[in-house]
Amino acid sequence: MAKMYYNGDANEAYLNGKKVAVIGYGSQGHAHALNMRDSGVDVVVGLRKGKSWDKAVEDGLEVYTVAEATAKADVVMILLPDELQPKVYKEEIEPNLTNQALMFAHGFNVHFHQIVPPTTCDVLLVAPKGPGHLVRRTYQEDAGVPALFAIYQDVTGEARELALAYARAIGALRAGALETTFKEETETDLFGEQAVLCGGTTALVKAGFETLVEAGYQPELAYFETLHELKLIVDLMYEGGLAGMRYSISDTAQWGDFVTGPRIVTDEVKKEMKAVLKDIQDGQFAKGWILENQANRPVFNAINERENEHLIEKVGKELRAMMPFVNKNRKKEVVGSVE
Ligand SMILES: NC(=O)C1=CN([C@@H]2O[C@H](COP(=O)(O)OP(=O)(O)OC[C@H]3O[C@@H](n4cnc5c(N)ncnc54)[C@H](OP(=O)(O)O)[C@@H]3O)[C@@H](O)[C@H]2O)C=CC1
Ligand SMILES: CC[C@](O)(C(C)=O)C(=O)O
Ligand SMILES: [Mg+2]
Ligand SMILES: [Mg+2]
Repeated sequence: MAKMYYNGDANEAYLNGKKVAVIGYGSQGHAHALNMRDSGVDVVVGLRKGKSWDKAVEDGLEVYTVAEATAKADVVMILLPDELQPKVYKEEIEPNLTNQALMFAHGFNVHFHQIVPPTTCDVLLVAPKGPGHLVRRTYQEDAGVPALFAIYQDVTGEARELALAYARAIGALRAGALETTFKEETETDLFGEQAVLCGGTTALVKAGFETLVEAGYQPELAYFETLHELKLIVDLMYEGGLAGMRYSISDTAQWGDFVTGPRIVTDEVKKEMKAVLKDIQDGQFAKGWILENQANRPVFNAINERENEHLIEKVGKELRAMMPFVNKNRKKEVVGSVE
């Protein structure tokens, strides 16, 4: 088994007397900043004036412009959207770098050379393997989301110590961290979110929902069957793996799982997964995403609009409104929540 790192493997005191600037206060940014603050770390947030700025102030954090926060800090964690990082880095972070450690939660921009850090800085990543809102929520529940860490440049000889202390401070070492490289983190994260966690899952849910509705079944029933219950099933996998989930379902369902699963995720699907991975490894996916942003996202926006109008969203919104317990956390956490 790979070496896993837990709380006892980190030097808790390493961040004492150091200032950490969290740049961005979105999904990951708010979680890192608040978890570190609650772990006793001296944190400041770097932002532009706007919604996030107001929220961070409301949450009791010290907020500065990106340039000011960078200049003040010993450690700079860049938690801006990937597609905006290169510009903000060039204009506001790089000019204020002396010998701060530069950190990321995803290797995309460094791996694909959209950000080229100076040779004088430690460069590392701590990448939680979960959404930022859950990084915060689990921390508050005395739990955590696991993370990967990787060292790209170690000028001071202290980069690993920093990575582990940082991972501990955001609660990740309660769940465990694994050492990787920027290349491995970037390629596997992109593959996971596209093929399984986000793209694969939403496509599967929609195809199941549409199949039932097109066959004349009630949309509300189809929503419960293909989307709502998925969380309950995945919770069992999270707790006990595939076998743990199969323990709780009926033998009829388990037999259907065994014989029908491979009819849905066929060898063809796996072949396509390999093609998706190759596009990621070759930089084709990165190139498409970078160009899409340079063109102001025409394809992204068109698909997003179409997806938001899907019947599953309309039906789901109505049903969730009748189950306030389902999204009570979301309402508190999400700035400008869709519901
Ligand atoms: N989302 C996740 O859970 C995960 C993300 N990651 C990685 O973490 C990083 C951050 O992603 P994520 O948290 O999703 O990002 P978000 O989209 O949630 O970040 C948005 C934040 O960036 C701020 N921002 C945007 N533009 C600027 C600017 N020009 N100057 C200053 N602040 C700006 C926004 O402020 P404003 O309100 O002013 O717009 C907001 O606070 C990425 O590298 C991502 O790959 C890694 C693991 C999981
Ligand atoms: C699964 C999507 C993710 O990689 C994540 C939450 O880990 C992301 O980039 O948001
Ligand atoms: Mg991820
Ligand atoms: Mg990702």
